[in-house]
Amino acid sequence: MAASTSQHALSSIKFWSTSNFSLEKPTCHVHSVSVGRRCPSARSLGLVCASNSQSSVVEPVQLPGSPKSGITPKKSSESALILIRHGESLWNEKNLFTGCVDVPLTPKGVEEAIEAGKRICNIPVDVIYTSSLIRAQMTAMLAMMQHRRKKVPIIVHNESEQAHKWSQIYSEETKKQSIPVITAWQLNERMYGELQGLNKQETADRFGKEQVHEWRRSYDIPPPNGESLEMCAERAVAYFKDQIIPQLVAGKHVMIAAHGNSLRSIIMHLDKLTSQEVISLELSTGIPMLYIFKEGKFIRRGSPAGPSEAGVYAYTKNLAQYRQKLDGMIQ
Ligand SMILES: O=C(O)[C@H](O)COP(=O)(O)O
Repeated sequence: MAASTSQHALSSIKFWSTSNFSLEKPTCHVHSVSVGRRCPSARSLGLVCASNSQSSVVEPVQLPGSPKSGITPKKSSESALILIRHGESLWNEKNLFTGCVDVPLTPKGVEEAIEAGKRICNIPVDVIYTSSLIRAQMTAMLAMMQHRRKKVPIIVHNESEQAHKWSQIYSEETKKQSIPVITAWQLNERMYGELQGLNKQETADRFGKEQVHEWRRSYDIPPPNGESLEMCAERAVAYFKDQIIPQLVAGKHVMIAAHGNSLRSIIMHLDKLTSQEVISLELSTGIPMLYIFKEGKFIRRGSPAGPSEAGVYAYTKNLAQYRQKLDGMIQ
């Protein structure tokens, strides 16, 4: 069921295919390193305190082609991959374990999402993936409202044939001015089991700080009746490989709005973090992180501090050109 829904989703993206924007050779590499507050590991630098805008030195992940998709990688093309954890939710504010409980953003979370949108407003986006939870969807939509290209993000409804049929768009021109938003439960926050709804501080007082830290940050120890990061990775990383990598291989620019732990598992995969290193990986709410996908490799670019930050745009001539094109359209 999930697989066929995903296939539907993929075919609608092909159908919706928008820009063929292709990025060229990098013009320079930035080798400054952003230092996170809590993570001493060089491999997770720039991710802990993701508000730091500097790019990081990262050994690119070597990926095979995409045998399943049958898509031939475009040698000269580069794609942008933006990852963003949702803005602050009402339960983040109350310090409650949330997991798969579907809680909306706070006004501060709304602001964070808008701010994130401003930071990526010059970076191309052809398709958006979000979890099935409202906090990630709100974040994606609010962020895209800030994008200078002004395309309309539209949620793809493939949950039933009728939903698919009833949400069709009958103008090719309108489709070109839209960005498909694919929602996938596989990108949901880890299921926090019997911790969902409990106060994090009170839980630490009751079970001990170490135990709670182990539940929250270890790779393979699940919280009571919940998912470990490893279990969360089994569905989130599988979805990323099956559905999202083929888009990048095809030259599409992708944004993923998801959650602390589903994104930790994806970053662990991209940056080849060990199960020890991932313990220190913390993601702030509402901070976008940029990767460039080129010739099967992911290159981490850190977090753009602002729409015109040189560090991000200096990297590829075509990111800069895309921005110039937007400047031209807006004048
Ligand atoms: O689900 C939650 O409670 C949070 O979104 C993430 O919680 P964590 O910081 O304990 O992983």
